[in-house]
Amino acid sequence: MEIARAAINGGARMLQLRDKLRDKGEQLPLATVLRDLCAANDALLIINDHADLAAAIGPDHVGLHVGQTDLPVAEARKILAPGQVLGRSNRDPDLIIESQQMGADHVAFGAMYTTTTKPMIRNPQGPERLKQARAAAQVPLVAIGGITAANVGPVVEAGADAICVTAAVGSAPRSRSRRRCAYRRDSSRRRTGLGRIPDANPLQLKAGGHVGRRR
Ligand SMILES: Cc1ncc(COP(=O)(O)OP(=O)(O)O)c(N)n1
Ligand SMILES: Cc1ncsc1CCOP(=O)(O)O
Repeated sequence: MEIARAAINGGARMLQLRDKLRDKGEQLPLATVLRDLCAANDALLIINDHADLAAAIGPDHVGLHVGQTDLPVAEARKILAPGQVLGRSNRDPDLIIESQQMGADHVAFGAMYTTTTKPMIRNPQGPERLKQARAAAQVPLVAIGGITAANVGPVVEAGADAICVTAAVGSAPRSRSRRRCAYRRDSSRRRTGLGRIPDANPLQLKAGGHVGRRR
């Protein structure tokens, strides 16, 4: 919670609970207090993987993130309340198009750079591949993976609407309270919870905001 509060106080507009270890009932208390933190700050809590948990603590200020092998968008939406934000992971521009056709509110692309937060099964995408993703994306595009204050610039230049970071925020010195986990680039493409992210200078990214345990 200390990291989550610091991220919100630093300007992050979205937090994600990604807990690969605990059962959902065990995640529920933390999810609930994170939701309340987000609600009090007009931010959005994204639950990773678990549509039922996102529905249970939603709908207000709670969304869902699914990967390629999680519930498809249509099936997840049967569990969510109408209007709950739903994002989907993609490793290829073609998959971004597919995610959009499925009805994802925003699309994630990564890993941008090498990360130790999650095992890497392919080379980092890098900013050039992100430009291809940008060309495919018609909904907000979230860049993820290995992003830090030092390397976020090319990611933003390549067209990311938002930045999602884990290690950079989790390992940042506690004295640095200005943390951001999301960055909005262009208000013209907003139609989801990302639309509530205020413009932010990516260079103010002291660390990102990701809540939960590392795999
Ligand atoms: C914003 C964002 N992008 C990508 C991911 C990764 O999701 P997924 O592919 O489902 O992998 P796991 O997180 O489940 O390991 C994400 N969580 N958030
Ligand atoms: C969950 C996930 N999906 C792709 S990269 C990643 C981890 C990103 O974490 P970090 O910001 O620590 O590199």
